[in-house]
Amino acid sequence: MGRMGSNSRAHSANPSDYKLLEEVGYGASATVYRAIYLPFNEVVAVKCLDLDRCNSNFEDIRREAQTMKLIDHPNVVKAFCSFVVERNLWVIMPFMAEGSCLHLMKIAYPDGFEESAIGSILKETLKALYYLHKQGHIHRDVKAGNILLDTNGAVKLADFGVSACMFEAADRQRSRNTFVGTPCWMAPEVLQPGSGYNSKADIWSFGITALELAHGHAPFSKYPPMKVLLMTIQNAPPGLDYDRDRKFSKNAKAPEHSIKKLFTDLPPLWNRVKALQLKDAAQLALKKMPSAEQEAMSQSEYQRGVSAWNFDIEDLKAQASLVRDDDEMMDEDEKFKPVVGSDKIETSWRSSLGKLNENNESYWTDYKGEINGDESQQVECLNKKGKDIESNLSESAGQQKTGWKKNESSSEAIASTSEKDTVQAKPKTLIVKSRQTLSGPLTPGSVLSHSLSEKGRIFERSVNENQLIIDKGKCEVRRTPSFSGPLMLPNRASANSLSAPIKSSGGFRDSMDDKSKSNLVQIKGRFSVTSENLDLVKDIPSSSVPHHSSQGSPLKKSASVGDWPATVSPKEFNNNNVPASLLLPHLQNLFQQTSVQQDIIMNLLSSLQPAEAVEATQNGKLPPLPRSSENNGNVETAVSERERLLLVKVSELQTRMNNLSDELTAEKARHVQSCRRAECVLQRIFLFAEREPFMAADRSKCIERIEIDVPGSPSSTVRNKFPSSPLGNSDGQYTVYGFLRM
Ligand SMILES: Nc1ncnc2c1ncn2[C@@H]1O[C@H](COP(=O)(O)OP(=O)(O)OP(=O)(O)O)[C@@H](O)[C@H]1O
Repeated sequence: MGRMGSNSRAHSANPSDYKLLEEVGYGASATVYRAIYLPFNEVVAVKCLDLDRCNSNFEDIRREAQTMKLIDHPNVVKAFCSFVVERNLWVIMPFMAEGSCLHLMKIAYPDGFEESAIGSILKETLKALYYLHKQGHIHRDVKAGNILLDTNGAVKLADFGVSACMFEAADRQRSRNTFVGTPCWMAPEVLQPGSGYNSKADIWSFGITALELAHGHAPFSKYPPMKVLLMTIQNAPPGLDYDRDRKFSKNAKAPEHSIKKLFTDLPPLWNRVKALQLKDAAQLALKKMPSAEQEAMSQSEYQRGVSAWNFDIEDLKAQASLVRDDDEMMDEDEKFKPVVGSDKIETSWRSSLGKLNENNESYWTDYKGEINGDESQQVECLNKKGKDIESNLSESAGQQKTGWKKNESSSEAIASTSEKDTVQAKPKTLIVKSRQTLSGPLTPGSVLSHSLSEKGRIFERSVNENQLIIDKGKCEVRRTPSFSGPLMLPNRASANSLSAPIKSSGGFRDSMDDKSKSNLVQIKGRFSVTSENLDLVKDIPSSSVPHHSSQGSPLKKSASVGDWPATVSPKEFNNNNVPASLLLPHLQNLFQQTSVQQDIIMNLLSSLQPAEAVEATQNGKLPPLPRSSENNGNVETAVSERERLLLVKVSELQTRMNNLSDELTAEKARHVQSCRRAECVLQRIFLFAEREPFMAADRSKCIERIEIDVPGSPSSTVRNKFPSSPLGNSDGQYTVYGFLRM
């Protein structure tokens, strides 16, 4: 230690000769102050290295001092002298009043300098490197943070904190886990333990520095060190690949004054540094803790230019394998896709990994999406269905709504189970629910005898319910294919009607309010019979009510019977003495209403003509739809026949649908299985790739054939290429092939 350099004006090693002023910079292990060397009244920079924080041992520091002593070049910051002050090493240097290029960019040029300035800076830096290399040194920490600018536009390469004599490289190589430098700027070969490197590593860093000056940050600088490390090894060397980089010309013009232009309007360096510190602190405070920590780590590594990294490479690899290679890498670094090494090699090792990983992810994303999609679709469908039905029933009272709500919740419960279970369990539950909700108890004793058509209608209801269930499976809400349709009764029976109320719109389900539903014992087509009706019906003396044939009974159809005389309650029908004069008008009324309703039904049947019915009619499978009221006598029979055939058709369709849904389920299960198998394979490759990339750098250890056994997988051998991994090594690129046995 002590005086260095060949300056005639030697600087003393006495700390009291130096008056420390403002802090003008800080690194991994040092803080730099502007200072006055009192004897000469000269402004100098004092770099105070905290020996406790320093990774280097005393021997390294001594070596640094020796190195610095040898330096004498206008583009290299030399040290006047160095000495130990308590636990610090003070290095006295010329003060570079405009600080580092990094600081300048951070304060005023976040997107990088203009081309002419970059050209000038690089040219001067290259001179420094040329000099150092000629002297047998490797700088090993070339970056914007170590390129210092003076007010007169001078450019000097600084910081030999990590520089080492080229001739000591062999010693360094021996210490396997020791890396020196900052990952973003480190050449791939420097990252390879035991692979050795030379002055060309500085050229790599120089190239990275050029990009840093052009963009305001180094490539990959936003990633954590481990990731940078992997990307540096696996990716193609970065370049000016952005669209915005087109602004850079190929032949750099280098007007000297361009550098001065950079800082003419800026405040003094120390104020800038202070502002930067405040800005950093404010940014950190704004961010959430985890990312703030990351940012702090990354920034401090970036800004300080980690001087001495002691890599535990195994640990790094392990950690790196945990780093998710997600899409974020694609954003900035998409531009740095590997260079195609030869025409036979389609993509790079890194790209293969990326693809594998992406595939891997997408497999699972698709798979999950599919499952989730199905589930959510089902839930949505069920909910929608429930809601649709709910809205269909919206005119009914809240009690019924509750019934459908229950259905919804049961649907949700189903949807939360596995897909298969959902598919299977859903209809069952819904069958139970819909029957519970819509049918009510059907006791043979309480059900009136049915005509053929009535039976058909009951069957229709049952099929309709089944159809409803199928519809749920298909996730579409359809109206039941009933012949009923909206019933627009112009003249409704009075409120005193004995029958269940007939709604003026919607299907038969719509026509049931809660009360009628709760008492429902039978639904006949569009009409319902409730226990309440039955009570009334039972109360009507058989002698008082004319017994029609089963086909024609208005009561069986719950037809409205018009206004009963206010003075006569239905109970009075128990009384055999009801005068015929009183009863007859009502019976006539009832008869008329029934006729009207029959007409309406027939009109509706004619007007509806479902596609199937038409088609079937055309195919000759169904009897032609009666269109005229003249053949009313045969209409009901014909309609029943049509209904029957249609129902048969519907049930055929239902069976086909069931079969198809079974096939679909099986297909899905197969798909899931193959996804899992593929995922297993990809995982193996990914893990392998994470573990092995370092070996690829060494030609002697180049992996030419990789076989991965995947238990339980088919025996066919599929050749997978893992193309070249451009390592930025002057020796060229290496090709790594992998063979994957699937
Ligand atoms: N001679 C100087 N004149 C003005 N500023 C300087 C001088 N030397 C260093 N600095 C400023 O101090 C900062 C840190 O200095 P330096 O890089 O030497 O510290 P370090 O701890 O060795 O950093 P690194 O992490 O790169 O090893 C520089 O980026 C620069 O901004």
